[in-house]
Amino acid sequence: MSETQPPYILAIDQGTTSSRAIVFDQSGKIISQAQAEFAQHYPKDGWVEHDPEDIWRTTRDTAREALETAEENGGEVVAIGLTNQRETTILWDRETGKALYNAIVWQDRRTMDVCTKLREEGFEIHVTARTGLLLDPYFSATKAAWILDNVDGARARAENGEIAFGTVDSFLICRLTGGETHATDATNASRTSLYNIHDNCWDDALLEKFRVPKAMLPNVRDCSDDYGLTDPELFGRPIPICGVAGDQQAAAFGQACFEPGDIKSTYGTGCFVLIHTGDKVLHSQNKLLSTIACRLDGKTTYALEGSIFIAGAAIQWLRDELEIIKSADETAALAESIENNNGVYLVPAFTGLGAPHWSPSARGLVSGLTRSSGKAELARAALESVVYQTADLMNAIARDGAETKTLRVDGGMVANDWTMQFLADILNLPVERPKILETTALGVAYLAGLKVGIFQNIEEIAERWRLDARFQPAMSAEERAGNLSGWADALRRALA
Ligand SMILES: Nc1ncnc2c1ncn2[C@@H]1O[C@H](COP(=O)(O)OP(=O)(O)O)[C@@H](O)[C@H]1O
Ligand SMILES: O=P(O)(O)OC[C@H](O)CO
Repeated sequence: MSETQPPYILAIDQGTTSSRAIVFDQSGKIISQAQAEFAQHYPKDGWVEHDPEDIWRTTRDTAREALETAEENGGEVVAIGLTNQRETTILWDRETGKALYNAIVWQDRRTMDVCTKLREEGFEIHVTARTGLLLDPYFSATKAAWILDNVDGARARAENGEIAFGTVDSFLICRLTGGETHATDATNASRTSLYNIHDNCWDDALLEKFRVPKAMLPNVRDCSDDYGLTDPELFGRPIPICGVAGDQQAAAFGQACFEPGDIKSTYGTGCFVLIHTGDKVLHSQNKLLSTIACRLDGKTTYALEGSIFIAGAAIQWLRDELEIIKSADETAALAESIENNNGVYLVPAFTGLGAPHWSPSARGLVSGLTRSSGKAELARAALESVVYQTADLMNAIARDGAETKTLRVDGGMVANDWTMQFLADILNLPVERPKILETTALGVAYLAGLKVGIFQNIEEIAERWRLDARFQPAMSAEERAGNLSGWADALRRALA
């Protein structure tokens, strides 16, 4: 670290629809940022893929751009944190670094039948006991097995140690370090369905049942740890990668959810609610997931998670498929332009439904259309659907016995004031939006900064959290009940 230049941290946030790089200074202030969207591929109904080279190219280019812009201001990037869309699965050739097949994205449902069969054999109980997860195509294990079974020669080569498996973090760490490091962190490992979250190790019984060879797996490290140095050719010098976490866990860290009961909800492509449960694994009775929140200095903390597959993606659908808006920002004014939803509901089960329903075969629907329904109703229904899905999760959390006093929110969608007010109204709970909405990137910058001594401890990080806006519930109980009952009707139909 130079004596004169202020130390910066580069946070790489590889998300479902875009790759982002943000440089923070030691006070947590954003110095520079770059972002690039990339193509989504839908080869069949329920399939979602990314080209790993798109993931790599956008990550590398945005990281370079943010780093160069930041350093023009005089500081020096001394550490890199990496956070990522979770569960998305890539298999690559250890020798060439080339992927065997496209990345199979977390939203992809192609392994639904495998999951159903394993459930019928009574295997789900073992999966849940060891991993905290459910048997669903969402998680990595069945996706990895699918690639091994569908790419010629892949299984034999994997058993022979020639093939590497990874979630997006592992793939990028490998590329960033010029092939030197094949590692993941405990939070990403906990989303594969192959990792025992009690014993903190890959689970042999699960590997055997899911038919995933152990020789493919990455080494699992702490979230604040040594992941190697970047290839000097990438950024002109080697820089240590020393913070890694799945994006939802990173967001919880950035929101300073460190104590049991602390809760956050992130609204990006999907929506993910995490409630911290301390050093205990709590098993939900209401189909929430138990997952690793963080691992620091070998000490694991846990969370309960509710995962919604489509949140901001419903807004992208209005923009890209229906083409009724040009930009996501237009939706707030459209929603506000009508007094109520006029009975129109959207259930965005485009890739099935996640928590608390876990129905991979459910499909989306719009109900209550009349001749006067127009784009205002559709935009409002899309925004409302995100809120109702959160309400279903919060009910499940309450039934599991957790008491919630406020909800901290983040992610691209929370810039939408109308939606945040509607969220507070429907949940009947204050909703708090922090000043820095990029809490995912901030969280992993904190993790990297802890490792290099820029931040000393989590207490210091908790003190840095700043409120931007608090949305107080203002809707009458009657109106809330009316809205929720309309949603329940629409949901029943989508599930049927
Ligand atoms: N003002 C807005 N109103 C509603 N949705 C928005 C708004 N701005 C962004 N979004 C949605 O938020 C998502 C982007 O959030 P982001 O946190 O960047 O997602 P991800 O990390 O999943 O790529 C997009 O799906 C977009 O449609
Ligand atoms: O890319 P995001 O931000 O929608 O997050 C994706 C999640 O990590 C999937 O579990």
